[in-house]
Amino acid sequence: MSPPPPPIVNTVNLVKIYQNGGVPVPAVRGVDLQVEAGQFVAVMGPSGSGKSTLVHMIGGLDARTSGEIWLDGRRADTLSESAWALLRRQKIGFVFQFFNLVANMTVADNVELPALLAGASPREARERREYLLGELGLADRADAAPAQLAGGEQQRVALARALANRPSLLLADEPTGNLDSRNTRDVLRLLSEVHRDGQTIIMVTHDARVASLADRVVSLLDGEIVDDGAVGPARRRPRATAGDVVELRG
Ligand SMILES: Nc1ncnc2c1ncn2[C@@H]1O[C@H](COP(=O)(O)OP(=O)(O)OP(=O)(O)O)[C@@H](O)[C@H]1O
Repeated sequence: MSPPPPPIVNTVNLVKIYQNGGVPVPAVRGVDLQVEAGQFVAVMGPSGSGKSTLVHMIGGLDARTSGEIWLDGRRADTLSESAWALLRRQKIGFVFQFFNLVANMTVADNVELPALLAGASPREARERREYLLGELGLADRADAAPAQLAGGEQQRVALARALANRPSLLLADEPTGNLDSRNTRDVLRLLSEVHRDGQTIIMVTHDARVASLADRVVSLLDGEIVDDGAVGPARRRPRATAGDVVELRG
């Protein structure tokens, strides 16, 4: 029998200590996290517990202090910056608070570009873009420039762009943070849909409703994983044992 595929993400004793004017600030303190292909993991925890730092390190946007990061069975944290950038472009989609849309390109081009860079044909890239913008209620904004969009619209375009090349891994940091309830619904519907199609997702969220879509909730406290549990349909009822972490809204 062939061995099981490696996890999409595997962190081993991952540590991040920021230096703040010479004072060490431990943000992530020895995280071991394995995420299997196709899983949807919500990362929760109070403000300052290290959620963003963890997800940034997994995406190579923040350097680790120590520990290991493996992506798809390949050691990633020891790669050169350019090799890491290439791996990122091929495998990871990001939705973070800063949207980084290309200002002098239309919305449509912003979304199609990652698919084209990853080798999709122009037609495939266009079809994927039409699907994603349609699902997010942005079909009529395709020809707009990013500067003409409201913040919530830019945020949704960033999600469409992140999904354009069907990355092995979608990393999202509060993807519904600035959205009203209707737009939140559109984003959550799309995330559920791509997850159903096999998309692996790691998503930081403060919102228990958003987390309830995930298969698994990983809770951080002071930079450590303090709870890691399945929230599949069979177990979606809230558990209330003494050891459970209470989610604080930041
Ligand atoms: N660039 C930085 N320099 C110094 N300290 C930092 C830096 N970024 C984060 N920290 C500190 O690291 C810790 C973890 O921060 P992080 O942003 O990862 O937490 P978080 O759980 O994502 O918080 P939030 O929910 O508020 O976004 C905090 O104490 C924070 O102040």
